[in-house]
Amino acid sequence: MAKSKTKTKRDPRKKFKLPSFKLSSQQKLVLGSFLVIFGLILFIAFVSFFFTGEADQSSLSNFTSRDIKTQNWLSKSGAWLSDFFIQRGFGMASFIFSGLIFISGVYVLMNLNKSKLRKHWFWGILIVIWLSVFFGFFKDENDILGGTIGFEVNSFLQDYIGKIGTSLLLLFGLITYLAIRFKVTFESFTHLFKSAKNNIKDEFSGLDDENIVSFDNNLSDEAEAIKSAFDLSDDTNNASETKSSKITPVEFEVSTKDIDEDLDIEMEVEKVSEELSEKDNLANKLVEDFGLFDPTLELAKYQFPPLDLLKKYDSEGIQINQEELEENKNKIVETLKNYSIGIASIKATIGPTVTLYEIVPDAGIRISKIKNLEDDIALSLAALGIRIIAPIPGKGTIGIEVPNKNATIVSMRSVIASKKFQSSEMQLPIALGKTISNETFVVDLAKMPHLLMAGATGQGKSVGLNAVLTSLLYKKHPAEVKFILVDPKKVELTLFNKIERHYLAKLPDSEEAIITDNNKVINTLNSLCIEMDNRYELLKNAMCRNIAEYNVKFKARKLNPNEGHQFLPYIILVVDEFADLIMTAGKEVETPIARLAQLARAIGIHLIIATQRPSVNVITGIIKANFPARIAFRVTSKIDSRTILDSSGADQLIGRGDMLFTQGNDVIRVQCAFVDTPEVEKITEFIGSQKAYPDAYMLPEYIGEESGTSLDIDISDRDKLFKEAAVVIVTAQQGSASLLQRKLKLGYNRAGRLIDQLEAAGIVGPFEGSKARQVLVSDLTALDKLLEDEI
Ligand SMILES: Nc1ncnc2c1ncn2[C@@H]1O[C@H](COP(=O)(O)OP(=O)(O)OP(=O)(O)O)[C@@H](O)[C@H]1O
Repeated sequence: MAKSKTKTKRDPRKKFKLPSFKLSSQQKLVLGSFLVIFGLILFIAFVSFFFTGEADQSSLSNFTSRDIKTQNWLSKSGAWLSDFFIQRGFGMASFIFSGLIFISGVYVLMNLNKSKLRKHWFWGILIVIWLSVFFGFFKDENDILGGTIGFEVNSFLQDYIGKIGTSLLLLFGLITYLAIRFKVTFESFTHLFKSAKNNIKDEFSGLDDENIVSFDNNLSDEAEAIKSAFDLSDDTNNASETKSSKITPVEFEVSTKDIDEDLDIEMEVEKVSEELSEKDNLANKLVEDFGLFDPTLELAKYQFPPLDLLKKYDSEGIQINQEELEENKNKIVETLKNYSIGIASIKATIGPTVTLYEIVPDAGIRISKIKNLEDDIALSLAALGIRIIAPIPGKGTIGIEVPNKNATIVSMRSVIASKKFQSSEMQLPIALGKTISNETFVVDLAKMPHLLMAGATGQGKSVGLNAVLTSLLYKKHPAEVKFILVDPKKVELTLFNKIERHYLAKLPDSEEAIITDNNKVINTLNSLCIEMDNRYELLKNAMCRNIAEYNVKFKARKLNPNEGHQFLPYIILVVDEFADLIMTAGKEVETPIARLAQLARAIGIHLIIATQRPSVNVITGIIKANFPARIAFRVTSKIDSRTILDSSGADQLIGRGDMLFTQGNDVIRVQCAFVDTPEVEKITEFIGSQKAYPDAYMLPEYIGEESGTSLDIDISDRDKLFKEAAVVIVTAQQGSASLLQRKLKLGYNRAGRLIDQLEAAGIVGPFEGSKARQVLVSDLTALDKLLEDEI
């Protein structure tokens, strides 16, 4: 966590620092191999001791003399070491020491977890002591099994608690060890005993038939599995273990009884031929032959924009101004003191634009009292944009956010380059900026699932939108995401024109991919509704719950493209000035937006709408209800803040990308990442200069209301191609404008008009949303008759 903490008061007690024993890699290699070799030496010396120990006894007293020879395989040192460890030490148990030293070497060499090693040593030493005492118990004189220590401890114990006491103490030691180390319980003992009894019973049940014997073996395998499952539960849960061990024997008895009964009946087992469902098989074969479907293959050489296209700022990185911090702290403490509010502690967290002072008031102070002092604190600090969060959710402190005198720019580059963004596995990750604790703030648009952005003019909305779009361009391939950009201001998003054939989606008849005309917005929104219905149909047929599942299935070649299935990219609709749209088109826009917002989340259509005017007639209840994720830039009044966030706070922001983000409950203050127009231009140029799809992503055609559902079309006003169009439609028995466009080579508008005229003439039925219109005339003869009757 990139948190920079500064204590305003220094702790007078200087902490004593332990010298650190960090070894370099070379030192580790030396120490590790020393320990491994030493462990081996001990082991060899100990083994040799059993053969040569007696012979070497006499030579040990003259250990230093070179003339005296020893027989130990490791000569004098081997004889001495084994005498020291085995004879005078712990006896046989000393082998454990050689093992412990050996594995210590391995741990050092491989840099393994040291706490595990400590555990090995702890238990190892205990076992050494126990074994030594245990062996010593059976010997009346000092013997190499228990060593001197085993013998001495034994005689000490036996003097005080006698032989019986010592043996019971040894048993207690063993039980304690098993209970703690292997989590053995009393029930597992009894259970083990019972299942052993059952196994013996099975063995004596005398099964002759070979087949049945193997059948029974399978069963005992099964029983073994059940047994081990119970053993496992013994380890973890004491409560459940009592239950399970009680049930087990009953289950075993029932199953063996069943088999006993079945033994007399001859059973012929018919071999069942395995049947694979054809679809599965085919899909697997397809994947085997062609691999998983790769949607990015068409633009396989596509290069994601490099980080260098984004600007680096000199003033990046938080600079701590100790004086400013001290000054602000003193002012806060003084102001609160003036209102007789004492402070127990205060802590500062410095963010890019604001510093958060977290205070813990003295016991008994009312929180509302501090909250009411917002204006007084602002006055004493002579600063705008002071926000009091009382209490900070989940922390039990009160936060006072004070703007820094010199705000630091959060560059788009720094957030895009952050590990958090780069390694994010989100479906639609967006790096919005940095939080007050200077952490990169990344959110998933797919989870939001729609985003509402509001703020007064000039506070950073357009930059925010660009940050969202840039994030997605850096992370998503053109095959995976498509944007529909609505820009009534006509200037903000024009730069994205360059990536039309990579990333944009548009209506079939429109020339410009970026929509600036409000009438076209209505058509686009309705077309998006049709796309939504179509996608739901596809998902239903594929039996998938959401787009992610659907795409996984499609990639695994389990969906047939001939049945209309295709890889579905996410579609993101961005509206830059929503207020303008609502003012001019009202309900016509609000209805499809609300419909999309309610239903589109599962099928990968997400909306981002931004507005300058966060009044209730723009952000209506129905829109608010469907946009739980909201961003508020600075607004001018508390009411506006409430309209956006359902709470005040946005009116106390300081502008220039300072924003509040909420996704339902918590409100998080974030400094929006700054991406300038030249940077966006460079990115779009970089993408635009690469190989693209032949056209933008085509949305389904939508015939608008204005193209007339009124049926009083004058016969004399009919298009010259009316008759040909009627013939095409009746022959194909399909009432769609796109069919006319293709067959008669018409523009979209003319084809739309012709369809209206055909409807008026009773040849096709009314508009039915995503479906083609019904053709009401069955054949050409009927059509001729109908047209003759008209004249
Ligand atoms: N995140 C940011 N960091 C630093 N400065 C910013 C940031 N966002 C915006 N600004 C500054 O504020 C100015 C206005 O931002 P922007 O154009 O995004 O405002 P806006 O809300 O879209 O305004 P309008 O609604 O009038 O289009 C920018 O030119 C820039 O100087």
